Amino acid sequence: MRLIARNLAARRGEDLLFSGISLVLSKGEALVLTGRNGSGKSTLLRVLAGLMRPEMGEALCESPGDEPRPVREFSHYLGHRNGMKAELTVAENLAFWKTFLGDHDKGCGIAIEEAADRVGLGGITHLPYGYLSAGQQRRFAMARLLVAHRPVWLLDEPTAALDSAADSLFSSLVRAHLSAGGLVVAATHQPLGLDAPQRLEMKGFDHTSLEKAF
Ligand SMILES: Nc1ncnc2c1ncn2[C@@H]1O[C@H](COP(=O)(O)OP(=O)(O)OP(=O)(O)O)[C@@H](O)[C@H]1O
Repeated sequence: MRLIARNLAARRGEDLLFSGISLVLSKGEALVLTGRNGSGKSTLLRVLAGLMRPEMGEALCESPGDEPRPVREFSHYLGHRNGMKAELTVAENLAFWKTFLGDHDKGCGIAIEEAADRVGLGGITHLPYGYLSAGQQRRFAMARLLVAHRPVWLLDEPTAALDSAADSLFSSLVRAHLSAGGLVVAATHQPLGLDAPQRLEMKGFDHTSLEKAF
């Protein structure tokens, strides 16, 4: 499978935030988005995830013998928010995502307890999600990536506010996903332990001339 984005542009408010972004990612490859705050990393991820309509261009996944389909049909999106209900137990939250997202591309998600073990939190999935610490909540948000198989992981600052143990645990999950032929696009300031990922530096609105006027 390949992820192909052609000539993507996105608008925020009145202005184009970026334009002319094209990229190709093949199985096992990662792209790291860099750039200062407000430069457009989250916006590009949201466009790839199908949460925002691009102003121009398209982002598709291509598999041999199949029609290209939108990236959103093949992707997990882990944004700044965890996407879990505080009142439901961890198991209920993960069961919802497992059913809602389903498996794609002939892969198979793992069982909920196994995913909890993989993020270092086995045995507490009966607790309401809202009872957990911020770091534990983030770890279970990561477990969502494991309970439903999706080949493309779109990650927005996945390890922000995590301790170093959770940081390296998540890096190993990402590396395992890539080794199994997955694709990753991540906005992150952490290295994630990736070997030579592609890099794209987002530049944001060009307000230079505006700033000079003041
Ligand atoms: N709904 C919106 N309407 C108008 N402008 C917006 C909206 N959402 C974001 N923006 C602007 O778009 C720009 C890019 O935001 P974005 O969140 O994509 O940046 P980022 O690179 O992910 O930033 P950070 O590193 O702080 O997370 C910012 O200038 C932001 O103020």
